[in-house]
Amino acid sequence: MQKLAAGNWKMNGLAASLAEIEALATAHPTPGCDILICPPATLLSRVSDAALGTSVQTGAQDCHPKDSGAHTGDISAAMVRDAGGAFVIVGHSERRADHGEDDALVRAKAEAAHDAGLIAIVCVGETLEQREAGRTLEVVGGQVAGSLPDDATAEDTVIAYEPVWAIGTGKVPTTDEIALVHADIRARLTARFGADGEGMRIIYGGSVKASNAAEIFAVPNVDGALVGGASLKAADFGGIVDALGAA
Ligand SMILES: O=C(CO)COP(=O)(O)O
Repeated sequence: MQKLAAGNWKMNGLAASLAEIEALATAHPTPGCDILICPPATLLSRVSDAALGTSVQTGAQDCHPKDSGAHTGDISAAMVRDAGGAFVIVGHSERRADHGEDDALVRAKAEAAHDAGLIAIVCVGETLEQREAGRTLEVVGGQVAGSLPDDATAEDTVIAYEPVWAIGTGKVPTTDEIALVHADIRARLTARFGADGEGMRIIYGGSVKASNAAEIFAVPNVDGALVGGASLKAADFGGIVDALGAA
């Protein structure tokens, strides 16, 4: 399976950040591994232009479920595609928490992404409170069930498991804990989607850095990473890409 090293710049990045794309593309042409940068929407077009003809692909951090219309401040999947994006992240925990997005909305966004020809990266993950209550698999399983369209395929859908408590905290689950959740997601995907479920990439996110990447990528059913803070600088993200290429 083609691995995926995805960078989510979140609300970071100005025109000066374009230099990071050039540095990433020249230093890390890694076959067997897709490299993705999801900049803020303001930069998507320029980042896509800078990445054209390189090993770096681009995507957005969110999209609206509708194609167009009176939705001030939102962008549609068609607009993402038009700006050069090939992927869109949907259901990130920061959007679920800050914008009250539920599984049904996330699923509608994933459907819109597919309709526009984009690959949807559907994010799931438990809070610390849910983990401590022993509810991790139930919560994540429920999000997987509710957030994925019925016709999702291995080609058009990626699952990102991002424990909320590991995001931006420097805290990472043990490799056994990651293995357990990824295996459970895999079992659910295979039960629902058959061969497509076996082929869907499941990537891990939450405080991934060059220094812990190799250990995480050695975990079964970890097919890449969704990286926040460590994706902002090509020097840091390049180390993660290299670790994935070597895994
Ligand atoms: O939320 C994340 C990526 O979407 C993870 O963020 P960090 O890598 O900064 O923990």
